[in-house]
Amino acid sequence: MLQPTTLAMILAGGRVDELDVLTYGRPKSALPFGGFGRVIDFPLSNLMNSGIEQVAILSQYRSYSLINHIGTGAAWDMLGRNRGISILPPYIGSNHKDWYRGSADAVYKNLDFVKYHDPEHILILSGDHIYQMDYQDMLAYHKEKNADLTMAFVRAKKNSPHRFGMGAVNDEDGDRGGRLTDYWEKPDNPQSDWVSLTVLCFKPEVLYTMLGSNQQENSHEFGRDIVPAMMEAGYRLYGYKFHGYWGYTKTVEEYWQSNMDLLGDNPLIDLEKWGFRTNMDHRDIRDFQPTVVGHYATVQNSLIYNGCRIEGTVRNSILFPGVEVGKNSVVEDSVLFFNNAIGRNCRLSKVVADVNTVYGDGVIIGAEAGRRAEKITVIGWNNRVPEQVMIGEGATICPELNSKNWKKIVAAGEVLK
Ligand SMILES: Nc1ncnc2c1ncn2[C@@H]1O[C@H](COP(=O)(O)OP(=O)(O)O[C@H]2O[C@H](CO)[C@@H](O)[C@H](O)[C@H]2O)[C@@H](O)[C@H]1O
Repeated sequence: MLQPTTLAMILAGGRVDELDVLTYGRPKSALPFGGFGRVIDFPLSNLMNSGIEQVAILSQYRSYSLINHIGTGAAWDMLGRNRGISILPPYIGSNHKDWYRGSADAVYKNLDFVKYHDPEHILILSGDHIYQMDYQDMLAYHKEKNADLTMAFVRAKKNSPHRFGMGAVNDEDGDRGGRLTDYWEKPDNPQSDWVSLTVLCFKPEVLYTMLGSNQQENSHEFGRDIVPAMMEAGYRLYGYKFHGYWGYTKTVEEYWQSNMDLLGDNPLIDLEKWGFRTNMDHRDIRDFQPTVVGHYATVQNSLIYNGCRIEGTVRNSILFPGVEVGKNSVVEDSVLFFNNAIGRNCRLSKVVADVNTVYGDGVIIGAEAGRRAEKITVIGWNNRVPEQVMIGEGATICPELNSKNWKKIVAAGEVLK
């Protein structure tokens, strides 16, 4: 038997319709972020920096890119005798006729794995959020309160409660947290502005009991089912108040904005200060040469990773490894994933483009010179945009797009399939 400790389980399975073509071939947790990493690197880095060394990742939707990215776990220092990352894909076992039927069912189906580790605490985390948190502080609060479940809450930014789980957290411990006196999953009219980050710390026995009794129900989600059932059964529930940055990134706008929050003189997301780590072995990023900035290039307020070649202008943008920007081309307010190759005399304004997109000379996307696009244009992976094409802002270009279907002008908001 292993030492009693904290076992973290990362929910990394979800596909998100609002993210459109960006989650076409990968779960949201594997979405590239910030010029070199992926969204799941945030909880993984938090775990590493919190000294939590036993981690399981519950995958579901198209997990190939996730598995590839995690590798051995060494990038987060999680390779060793008593530490490690296990990826737990869904399965149909002898006693189970379904794949994971929701976030709570994903944990339930792996209870044998959890019990083998015999943890003192079980930390359930979403793999989809951008934030930096010291989980040890939350665990200390959980222990101090002898809670059955402690959940992290952050103050709602905008008026969109119907998208979140909301909790009434009393002022027992001021800014630190308090008793969770009520909870509503995605309510129409919330009575509180504390939003659940899906960071949940359970007493193991209580979790086992709750997951077991939930099996009779026909819905199997932590927020919708487990937390309300615990409230009703009178368990000790606490809210831990989180006061830092939290990026939800469930829509293309939120995803783009969180990337933009890496820029500026005092960025809201400071990867260096946050102790952010990613896996560099994947895609041989380590072997890329330093970025080449040509004689006539201009680069302003941007993050540009290794292996890029800039001959034109790049401003307020994030370029992943291997991006090329040709002569007289302008890239602004954009996030370009690995190996985007932009020809000459192009203009990309507010574009999020997936890997390996190739643009012919004279392509204009978003807005012509003198204007900045307001709406984001999203391009799926492996596209080839032919020469001189104009794409109106807000369009979505799908991955299967065959080049012979290209029109010279793609209207704003139009979706090309
Ligand atoms: N079958 C499966 N296997 C593995 N992983 C799976 C899974 N199904 C979903 N997930 C993962 O579980 C997490 C929760 O995703 P959901 O889509 O269930 O909830 P949503 O994000 O809408 O709200 C949730 O997240 C918001 C923001 O944290 C909360 O406010 C709200 O209470 C909560 O329900 C995500 O990380 C997702 O990738």
